[in-house]
Amino acid sequence: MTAASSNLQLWKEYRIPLVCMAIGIATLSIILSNKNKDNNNNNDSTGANPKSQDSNGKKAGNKVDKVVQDMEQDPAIPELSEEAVARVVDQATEEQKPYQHRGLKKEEFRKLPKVIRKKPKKMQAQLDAAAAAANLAAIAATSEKSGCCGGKNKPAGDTSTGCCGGKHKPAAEDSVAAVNGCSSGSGCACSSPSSLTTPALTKIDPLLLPYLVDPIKIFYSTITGTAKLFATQLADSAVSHGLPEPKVIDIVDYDTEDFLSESSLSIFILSTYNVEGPNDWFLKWLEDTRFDWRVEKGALSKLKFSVFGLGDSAYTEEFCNGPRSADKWLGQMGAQRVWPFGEGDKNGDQGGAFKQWNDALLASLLDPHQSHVHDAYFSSDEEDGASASENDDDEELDEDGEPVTKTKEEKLGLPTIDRGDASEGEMVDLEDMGNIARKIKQAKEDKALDEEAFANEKAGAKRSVGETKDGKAIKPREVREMVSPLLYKSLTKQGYKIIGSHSGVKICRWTKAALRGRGFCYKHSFYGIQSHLCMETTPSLACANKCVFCWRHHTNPVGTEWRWKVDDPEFILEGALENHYGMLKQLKGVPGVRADRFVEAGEVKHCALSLVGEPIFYPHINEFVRLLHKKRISSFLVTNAQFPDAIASMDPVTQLYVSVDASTKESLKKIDRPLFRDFWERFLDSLDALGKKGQRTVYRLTLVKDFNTDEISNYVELIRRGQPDFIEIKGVTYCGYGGASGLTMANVPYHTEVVRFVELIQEQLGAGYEIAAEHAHSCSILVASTKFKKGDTWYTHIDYDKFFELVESGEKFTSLDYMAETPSWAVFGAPEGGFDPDETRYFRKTKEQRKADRERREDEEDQE
Ligand SMILES: Cc1cc2nc3c(=O)[nH]c(=O)nc-3n(C[C@H](O)[C@H](O)[C@H](O)COP(=O)(O)O)c2cc1C
Ligand code: SF4
Repeated sequence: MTAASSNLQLWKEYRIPLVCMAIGIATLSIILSNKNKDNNNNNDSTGANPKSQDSNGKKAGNKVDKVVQDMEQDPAIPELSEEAVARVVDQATEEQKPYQHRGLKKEEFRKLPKVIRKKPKKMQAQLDAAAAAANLAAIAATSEKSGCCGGKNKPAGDTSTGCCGGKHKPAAEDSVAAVNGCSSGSGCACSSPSSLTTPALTKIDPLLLPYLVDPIKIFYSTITGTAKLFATQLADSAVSHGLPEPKVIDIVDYDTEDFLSESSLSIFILSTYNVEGPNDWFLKWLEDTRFDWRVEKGALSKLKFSVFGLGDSAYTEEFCNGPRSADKWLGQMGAQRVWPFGEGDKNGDQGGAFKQWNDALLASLLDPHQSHVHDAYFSSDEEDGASASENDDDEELDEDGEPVTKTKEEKLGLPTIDRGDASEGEMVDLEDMGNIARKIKQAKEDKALDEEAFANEKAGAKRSVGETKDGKAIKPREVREMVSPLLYKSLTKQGYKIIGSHSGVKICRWTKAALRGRGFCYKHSFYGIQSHLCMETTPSLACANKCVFCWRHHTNPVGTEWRWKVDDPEFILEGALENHYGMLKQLKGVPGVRADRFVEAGEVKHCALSLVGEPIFYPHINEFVRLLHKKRISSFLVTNAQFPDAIASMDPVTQLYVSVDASTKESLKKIDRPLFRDFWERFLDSLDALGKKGQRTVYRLTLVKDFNTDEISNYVELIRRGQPDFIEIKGVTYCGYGGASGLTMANVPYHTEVVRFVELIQEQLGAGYEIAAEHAHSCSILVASTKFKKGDTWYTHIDYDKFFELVESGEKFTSLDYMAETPSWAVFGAPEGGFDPDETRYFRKTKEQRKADRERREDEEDQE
């Protein structure tokens, strides 16, 4: 054990309030200074610090005496000058604001756990004392390292330990002298007061403060010893990361009631037993307390925790069930999860899984950019006991299955007013009224200009651009930012993170589901994408359509040409990744998040350019996609088929989509409500452009019952025209439309209706296309060109590494060059319905479905 850690250990054992500590240190200063005087006749120090004399010994308790005695007897503790001691005492007693005192910036201070922030007085005393102790240790360590002579003069000429024997070094040797522990040119480091600047007072890493005050506790439960071994390994690695030594405790030795007042970070390493075992008492207590109505909600809110379960997957359903319940109940009682639940399988690499979890946990604790506890995910129990984040069945989902924020009007089934940038259904502040008026005026001007541009285009060279029909000059427009403050407010309220002036990123529901092991989106079944590795973003929040099923409530800006400021592609990508990772970090404490998935999610592998708006609208879309590929992030770009030239000039993307929302001019107008007057021509040209691309192309059909489900033969014609590799067909998702769109639940087709529609399309298409895969969970079906079928095996998945190789080669390539085999569970008709059997199926029901189920049950009961 080093001198530093032995001192720290002493401190931990004898920590006492500030007053005692100050007195104790004062006592120590006098004893040590006397000792210095005895030992060093040449000592030129100038007497004891009055502050330390003040408190000399009178109030020192037994514990302090014991510390002093121990320190005197410990040969590892160096002798300290009075000034060093005085400085420690000064530091410990100085009056400062809490956060300044701890060497923290205000924002860092705010990130500290509440226990530190809430009790500044008590904590300050303890922290000051901790700082003093750490200083002693630091000074000891520095002295030891520098080979100093401990206040005794060396015989002249003895430089073996690097000490100068009290004599000044020659100037030329100053730098060497300093390195060797001698003050530069001023004599021996230990005998000169000025030399005390060398062992500067240690600033304790603020992240370690909570653990200095309240060391980590590691609870384990074991029969055959593995959990205990892991607990010790964790304790050792915590120490090696500079944390104070955690307490390792057998769970059977701990009084469970004490958890109610426990405030330390408690790590649980628990083994699973389906027989009587060491966990029983703890789990029973947790369960009883959790469901005891007399126990207040949030009873464990002081506790910070993380659980690692040991089990054996041979026990199938019962694999790690005890530890998992512990994790759930702790969270439900308000304890703050600092790192997701981890598990190690005896049947697999249990040690490896533990090491990974252990390292990630420590890295997270020591990450200065993270608050250890995420207030947003304190498990606030709902009435039924599930935490808020666990109880989200009521959410309505967007087209990607993402929860949708409904406006007040929509919730009440009232029509909404399209106020442009203003968030619909919201009360408008009087102050904002001026903005809205300006916005309306601006929109009118923009519309006039759009019409003008269209007229110009039609008129060809007859009129010059910048001139009206009457030959008047058009006032040049000021270049504006796409996202106005009002729009920003609206989008951020819906969970978007806005990057720069026209891009956005959001975490989709499937990413959250994947982190919790509850399945992936349809792209996993069809193309092998794991949702927790996927980032959903758009470099253009603006679009040229106002689709009826657009779940963004038409708050996004619209336009037929780019007329906003343009942000740099590097800036957008870095911003998107940073915000994506930031949002992921917020999910760390969500109940059920799997540690392995959480770690994997730290590296985005896929990018869905489909969030909102029209990504291909962004003038530097090609550069953006190239940047993605350089980072080996695949690109799935969805366009709404209004910019055929942009499609034609698009560099290879991993998969290029066109939304085919309708198959006739009339219904496209009704559904997409396009801004372009020549929208139909643009749409057809887009399909033609798509047909000429070499890489994977997809039509995305969204079926809206009574709007576009009857147009089978027209769809077939469009498919023949663009010859896409794949056709994704899904039923529209109910998003509480109402208002402008007039859509209701009656417009949402059932899965069977979608299947029937697809079968009809396939029949009419004849040879060349077949139904390949499905994801029944999200009512999605994939029709694929038979080019992707070899014998009876489908190859709709993607070999991503191969794709990047092809892009890097710069050679021409086609969609057939990077295909991969579709797993059997994803193939259409498989009993799994496209749900990965390794995931846990979680049935999410809308209120309507639940009501329908209830009514059906009641009917059945009536019939009985
Ligand atoms: C009698 C017995 C019962 C077990 N029951 C389960 C179980 O229900 N679920 C499970 O996942 N693992 C079960 N296991 C596996 C243990 O949890 C696993 O081997 C663990 O690594 C043991 O940890 P330990 O060495 O700390 O006791 C059982 C093991 C034994 C010996
Ligand atoms: S593709 Fe990506 S963004 Fe879209 S639903 Fe799947 S995981 Fe979410």
